[in-house]
Amino acid sequence: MSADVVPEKAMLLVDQAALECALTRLADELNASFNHAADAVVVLTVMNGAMVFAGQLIPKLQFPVICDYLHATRYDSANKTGELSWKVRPSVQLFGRTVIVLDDILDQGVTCAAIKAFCEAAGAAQVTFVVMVAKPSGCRRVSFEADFVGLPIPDHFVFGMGMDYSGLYRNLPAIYFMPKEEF
Ligand SMILES: O=P(O)(O)OC[C@H]1O[C@H](OP(=O)(O)OP(=O)(O)O)[C@H](O)[C@@H]1O
Ligand SMILES: Nc1nc2[nH]cnc2c(=O)[nH]1
Repeated sequence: MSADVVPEKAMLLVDQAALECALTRLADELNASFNHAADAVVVLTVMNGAMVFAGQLIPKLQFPVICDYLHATRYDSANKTGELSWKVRPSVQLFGRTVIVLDDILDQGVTCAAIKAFCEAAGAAQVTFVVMVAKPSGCRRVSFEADFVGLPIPDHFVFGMGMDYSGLYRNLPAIYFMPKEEF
């Protein structure tokens, strides 16, 4: 999608070049941490938001991976409560496995904390969270920090690079925000 087609009043927060740099650095960090893993690492992409992030990060990983996904969302037409609703659970066995979870954004922490609890209950040996962007810790509703963060961002509603604004704009190749007074 052309970056010219953004909603009125939206502001650019992270451009495509800065995102590419952040993804390359994240991949370098993950390659350094996981290149000695004895078995293939399970990489779980959190749908929908992380699909673009995962699609760009996974090809940069240089250790054996088993790719799977889960679909959990806090806001959809059937659920306005903000509680996490699971649509699809991972299909690979997590028991005894090293797991990397890829999510697009860490905000209140509810999504990542619930996924961590799920992976641990399923018997994962190690669970590592990698997020493309993270809002400040003061935004958390539950205590959670990611192990690897692409870019810290301020507390704005952001979209693009997989993240939606009213269901749209996930295909923007950069990250934009809506100033609070417009949101
Ligand atoms: O840290 P939190 O406050 O829990 O928010 C983070 C989650 O919010 C978004 O998902 P959302 O539930 O909006 O669904 P989506 O991935 O389909 O956009 C995003 O993709 C993260 O998974
Ligand atoms: N699109 C989008 N989804 C989110 N989920 C939690 N925070 C955000 C945000 O700032 N933007």
